[in-house]
Amino acid sequence: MGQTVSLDKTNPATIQDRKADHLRICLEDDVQCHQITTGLENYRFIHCGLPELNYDQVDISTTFLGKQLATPLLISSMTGGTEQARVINQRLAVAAQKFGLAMGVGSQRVAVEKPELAPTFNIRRYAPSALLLANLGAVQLNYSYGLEHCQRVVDWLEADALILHLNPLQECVQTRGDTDFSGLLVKIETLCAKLPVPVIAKEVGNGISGGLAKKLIDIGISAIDTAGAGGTSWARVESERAQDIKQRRLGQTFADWGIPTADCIVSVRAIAPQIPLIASGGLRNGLDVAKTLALGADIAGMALPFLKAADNSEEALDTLADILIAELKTALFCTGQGNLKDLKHSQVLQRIP
Ligand SMILES: NC(=O)C1=CN([C@@H]2O[C@H](COP(=O)(O)OP(=O)(O)OC[C@H]3O[C@@H](n4cnc5c(N)ncnc54)[C@H](OP(=O)(O)O)[C@@H]3O)[C@@H](O)[C@H]2O)C=CC1
Ligand SMILES: Cc1cc2nc3c(=O)[nH]c(=O)nc-3n(C[C@H](O)[C@H](O)[C@H](O)COP(=O)(O)O)c2cc1C
Ligand SMILES: C=C(C)CCOP(=O)(O)OP(=O)(O)O
Ligand SMILES: [Mg+2]
Repeated sequence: MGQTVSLDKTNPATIQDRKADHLRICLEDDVQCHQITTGLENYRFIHCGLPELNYDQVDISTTFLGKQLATPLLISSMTGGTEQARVINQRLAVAAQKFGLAMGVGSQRVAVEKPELAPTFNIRRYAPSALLLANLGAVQLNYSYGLEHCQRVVDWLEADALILHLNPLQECVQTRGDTDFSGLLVKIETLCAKLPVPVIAKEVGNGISGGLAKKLIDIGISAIDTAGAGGTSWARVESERAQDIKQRRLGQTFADWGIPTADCIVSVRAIAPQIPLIASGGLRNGLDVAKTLALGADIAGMALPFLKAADNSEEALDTLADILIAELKTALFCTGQGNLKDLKHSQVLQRIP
């Protein structure tokens, strides 16, 4: 009869299959939130009929964690571990270098468990000067991972920083997910003190509140990525993968759970005016990006739109980047803001009553 299915959740084969499932489901199924939105639709820019600017001189460059970005965009952490993932990572990295974007790779746990898969994350050669972010789940610190594993994944990527993803809901819905999140704050604190690169805390589409951000900043986290609700729903994705009726139902029930992206940005900025802040979760065009930057984020991340374009072709990815840049610059131009600093300190974004 067929192969024995291992129930060992750290089995590298199981992790690699999960990575393949994630790509397939995100590319083929409807994985977005249905009921909950980013909240950005509640904001509108005040149009300026006489910008007193030359569009060609609108400046969207910035610096983030000490590195220059031509565009304040992040290709959010997504993939690695399979041949399809290798191709997608390569295309994304080429685009990151070409357009001056930052880029995260997907969780490198799959390569820690099976080091021969590390080349699927091997993108520094394609993006020599880009801000590149390594990625592991914070919860792995409760499952035998420590400083050494974190240092290893940073070294593989020659990464500028390490993202620790916080994904409690996803792990609840994931078949045999890792759900011991106890005592992690103190372990993250130790890691932040010892790892030579900055550590970023990121959700995966359910959002980080101002209160949680404060705790994370107090223990040494260098930046926050909101990854709020309103975009890709990881409860939905894991529900789709689940064989078990209980896990399927659980994911459906929680498919629209989380803190909307706009609320995350506002509440994190209220408690931490200076913390390097990435807005993400459900951003789908350059106007969404402009709104998050006006709300106080420093850069904005997108996952699903970049994945779909990269899966399509290099040309599709170039087109997406061109459109996003044009949308962002148009929002600045038509609000009379010549650069991102001016946008951030302006009063041109209104909450619709
Ligand atoms: N199933 C899987 O998970 C994986 C499958 N593969 C397969 O193996 C084959 C080889 O993969 P891959 O190594 O990516 O293939 P490439 O043809 O891209 O690389 C071949 C060799 O050239 C080196 N190289 C490639 N590009 C550069 C560059 N820009 N600068 C410097 N050195 C470079 C690589 O070095 P280096 O040794 O440093 O990588 C590698 O040894 C592919 O056909 C792929 O399908 C590869 C990785 C994972
Ligand atoms: C295929 C895919 C794989 C992902 N894998 C990871 C991951 O390994 N680590 C992580 O931190 N986030 C991961 N994410 C989550 C994204 O980084 C992002 O936080 C989330 O999808 C919400 O953004 P979006 O609405 O723009 O897709 C993944 C997203 C996608 C689409
Ligand atoms: C896909 C997302 C959104 C985060 C990572 O999920 P996983 O739970 O599959 O990641 P690892 O355990 O492999 O780190
Ligand atoms: Mg996990």
